[in-house]
Amino acid sequence: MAEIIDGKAIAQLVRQKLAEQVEVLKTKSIVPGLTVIIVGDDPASQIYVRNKERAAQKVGIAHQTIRLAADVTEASLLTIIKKLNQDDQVDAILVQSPLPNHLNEQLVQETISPEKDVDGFNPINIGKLYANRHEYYPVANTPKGVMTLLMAHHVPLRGKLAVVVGRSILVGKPMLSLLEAANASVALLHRYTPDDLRRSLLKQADIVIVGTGIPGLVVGDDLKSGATVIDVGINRLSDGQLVGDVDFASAQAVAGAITPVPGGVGPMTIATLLQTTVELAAQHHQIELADKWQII
Ligand SMILES: Nc1nc2c(c(=O)[nH]1)N[C@@H](CN(C=O)c1ccc(C(=O)N[C@@H](CCC(=O)O)C(=O)O)cc1)CN2
Repeated sequence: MAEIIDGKAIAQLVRQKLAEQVEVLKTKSIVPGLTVIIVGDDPASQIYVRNKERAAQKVGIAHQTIRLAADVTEASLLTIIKKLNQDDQVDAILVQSPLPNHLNEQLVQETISPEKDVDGFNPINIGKLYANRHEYYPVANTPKGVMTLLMAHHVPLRGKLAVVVGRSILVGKPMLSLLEAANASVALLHRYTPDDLRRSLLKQADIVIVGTGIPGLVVGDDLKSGATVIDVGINRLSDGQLVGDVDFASAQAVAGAITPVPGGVGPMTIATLLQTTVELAAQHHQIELADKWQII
């Protein structure tokens, strides 16, 4: 039976460490500042944004949420972002995704200053990650949080085969770069990967990371015995149940370690957002934080 990778517990450790780092910054009169913009009233996004507010408050980050109507114009949104780019109290800017269809998400992402781009979605930061640049820059928080989970569980990566299912900018693409930078061999699968190739790669994978939004896409029979399985999916079923992209019961019987949903990657996304906010604040004030990348 697989060991459970407890994202809630590891997120708690990350937040404790951050609270200490924020205390140190405050002795230098630096208070990390995070601004979250939410457009419209998507119920799940409202919950995530409220959870971000609470979590930021607990570790001592100065937090503000800007709530905009669903029909806000693109020009107004971009003007707000440009003002925040100029505001010295704001170290980190996040625009909650998804946005209403009339707003160009790519334009929004590239308008956020790369130095305040706490999501790591600005093309400059994506490029730095892809190029594996040896300098500090923000990286998407879900895959960055997955790396913390893997490190916390001492999962070996060098020379191992990692299979990432899903190629989103939020998860799959940055995950590929982070795993490759950690010297894993990485295969990125998507909807056009032929079934037999998908099965063959999954069966050989030492690490499997799934983020597709398709409940139960990966089952125990797909996996190599002892594999580490990270489920990034969050799917609400019609009966209200929250499940991932991996069929937990069958996968748990084969895997060596596995994240649950809920309580796996989700809590790490928010803890890592706070981590990146603190890192950006330190970067803006040219202060070296201890344990910058390897926070645990
Ligand atoms: N600009 C961004 N937008 C979105 C991101 C992001 O990283 N940046 N990620 C997701 C939503 N998200 C944070 O924004 C997020 C999703 C889920 C969780 C979480 O803790 N999930 C819990 C379950 C919660 C529930 O009951 O619904 C879990 O998995 O245990 C945190 C953050 C999309 N948008």
